[in-house]
Amino acid sequence: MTAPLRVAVIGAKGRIGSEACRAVEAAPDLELVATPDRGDSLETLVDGGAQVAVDLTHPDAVMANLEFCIGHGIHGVVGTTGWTEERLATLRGRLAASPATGVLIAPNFSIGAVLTMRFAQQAARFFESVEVVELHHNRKADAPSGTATRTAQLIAAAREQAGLARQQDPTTHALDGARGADVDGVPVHAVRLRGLLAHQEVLFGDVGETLTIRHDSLHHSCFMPGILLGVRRVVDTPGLTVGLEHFLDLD
Ligand SMILES: NC(=O)C1=CN([C@@H]2O[C@H](COP(=O)(O)OP(=O)(O)OC[C@H]3O[C@@H](n4cnc5c(N)ncnc54)[C@H](O)[C@@H]3O)[C@@H](O)[C@H]2O)C=CC1
Ligand SMILES: O=C(O)C1=N[C@H](C(=O)O)C[C@H](O)C1
Repeated sequence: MTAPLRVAVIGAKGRIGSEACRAVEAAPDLELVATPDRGDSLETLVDGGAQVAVDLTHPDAVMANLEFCIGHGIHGVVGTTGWTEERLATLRGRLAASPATGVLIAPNFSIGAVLTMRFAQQAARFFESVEVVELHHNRKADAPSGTATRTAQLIAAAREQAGLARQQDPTTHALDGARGADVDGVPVHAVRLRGLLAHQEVLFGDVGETLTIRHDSLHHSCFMPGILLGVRRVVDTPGLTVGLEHFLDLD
C-alpha cells in the first residue's frame, strides 16, 4: 500500500483553511501533518515531514511562506490571492533554484469558477463589449478578486489573439472608480457585501444581444475537490502552474 501524502495547511484557522484541514483529514490517501496559522513557526512543516503545503493565508504572508516551502523542497498549492506579474516572476526565480519543486497557484479552486473562466475565454472574441462584476463577503482583503483579475486577463488575451481592438470607454464624466478597475482593458467591478461568499458575472454585449455568465460559490466546500486535486497533482508537476484548469484535462 502507498503511504499517504503528507500535507500541511498554512492558515489553518481561516475560513477556507479550516475547511481544507477537514477535507485533507477525510481523504484516505492524505495525512494532515501541520496546521500553522499566524504567529506559528513554519518549522512544524519540516518536523511533520510535509511534502505539500496548502497556503490559504493573506496576500501579505504568502510570498514568505512559499520562500520557506520552496527552500525546503515542499510543493505548494496556493489559493491565496494578490498575485502580480512581479510576484510571479520572483516565484519563478525561486523555483528555478529548486527545479524538482512544484507550485500551483489557483485563483479559484471551484470547478464552476474554472469553467466560468473557460467559457468567458471562448465567448470573448464574439462580443464588442465585456465587463466583469465580482461580488464577495465583506471581510475580503483584496479587490478585485484573484478570480476576476484572472478572468479579465484571459478575456483580454483571447480578444487580442482574435485581433479585436481594445474597448473604447465612451465615458467623459465619471467619479473615480465608477467604471471599475482596468485589467488589461477589461473593466472589473468589485462588490463587498455581508452575507455573500464568492460570486462573479461576466457580461458580454454586442448588437442586439447580451450574454451573462454567472457563477455562485455558496459554501466553502465547493473549493475542496479542487484543493485535493491540486495536492495530488502538484507533486508530479515541477515548476509554476497558474490555474487549476491545467489539472482538469478540459480540452
Ligand atoms: N483560490 C480559491 O479558490 C480561494 C482563495 N481564497 C483566498 O484564500 C485567502 C484566505 O481567505 P479566507 O480563508 O477567507 O481568509 P481568513 O482571514 O478567514 O483566513 C486566513 C488565515 O490565514 C492566517 N494567516 C495570516 N497570515 C498568516 C501567516 N503569515 N502564516 C500563517 N497563517 C496566517 C490568518 O490568521 C487566518 O486564520 C484569501 O487570499 C482568499 O482570497 C479563499 C477562498 C477560495
Ligand atoms: O476571498 C475569497 O473568499 C475568495 N477568494 C478568491 C478570489 O479572490 O478569487 C476565490 C474565491 O472568489 C473566494
